[in-house]
Amino acid sequence: MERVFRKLALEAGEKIMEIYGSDDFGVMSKADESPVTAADLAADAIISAGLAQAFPDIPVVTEEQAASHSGAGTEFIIVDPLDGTKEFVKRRGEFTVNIAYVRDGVPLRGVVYAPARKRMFYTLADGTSIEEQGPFGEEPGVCAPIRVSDPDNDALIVVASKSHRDEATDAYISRYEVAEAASAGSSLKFCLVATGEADLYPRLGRTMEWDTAAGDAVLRGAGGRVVDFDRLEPLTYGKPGHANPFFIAHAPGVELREG
Ligand SMILES: Nc1ncnc2c1ncn2[C@@H]1O[C@H](COP(=O)(O)O)[C@@H](OP(=O)(O)O)[C@H]1O
Ligand SMILES: [Mg+2]
Repeated sequence: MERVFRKLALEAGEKIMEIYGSDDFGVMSKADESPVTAADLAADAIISAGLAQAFPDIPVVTEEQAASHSGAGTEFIIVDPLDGTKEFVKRRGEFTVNIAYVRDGVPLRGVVYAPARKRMFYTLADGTSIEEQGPFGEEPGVCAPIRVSDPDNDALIVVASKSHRDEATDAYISRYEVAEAASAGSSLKFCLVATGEADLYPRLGRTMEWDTAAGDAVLRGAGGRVVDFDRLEPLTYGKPGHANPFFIAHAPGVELREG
């Protein structure tokens, strides 16, 4: 499965970068006022067609096709072809292609590819996660296992959203001893926790399952956790409407504070 996910993420990423490099990528607004571009739609078409061919029996839920958002059942693949569209539009480079496989509410497999950052992360069949080093050819290149940090709770590295930062998030972060507070766009934040570049990523804002499933899978495979903000239980997938609660992604060594 990871070979197909990897290949489709690379193909989608190539198309996205082609559009990223053009003068005008035609920003449109969706019903919820969030931006969508020709790159989102082109990447979605590549991934949807590839998944239908490789896994004809597994339903696919994708951000860009509202008809796919209901009735997926207990096993499905979930796609955000271009997460961090705002970053893409502002040409800030922090956007990702996301494909995840969910069974019984658990994101078991995932790929997160950040084409402008030339970084790619994915899970392997044995349940571990890796980062593959570029350049990304037909065959996987050099791959390194990734692992969450062993955090220093007196000097944490915290990462939060760049485009959806608010006072509640800042107030929550202020409950920790923070050595470094960074912001980043897209699901890359999960991967920064997965590699140990950050210890904690709190999200006190709306996200959908396609925004988080692949990053969540990669983080779990690196020994990390993604828990809902109120109960501190692992985030589950396949919820009605695919909307997530607020959550905290973290290395298990972080001593979580109350909200
Ligand atoms: N009000 C809202 N409703 C639904 N999703 C939202 C939202 N505000 C932000 N998001 C989600 O947060 C994602 C961006 O995350 P971040 O702020 O960490 O970069 C967006 O992904 P897209 O860019 O794919 O639309 C979007 O799905
Ligand atoms: Mg998204």
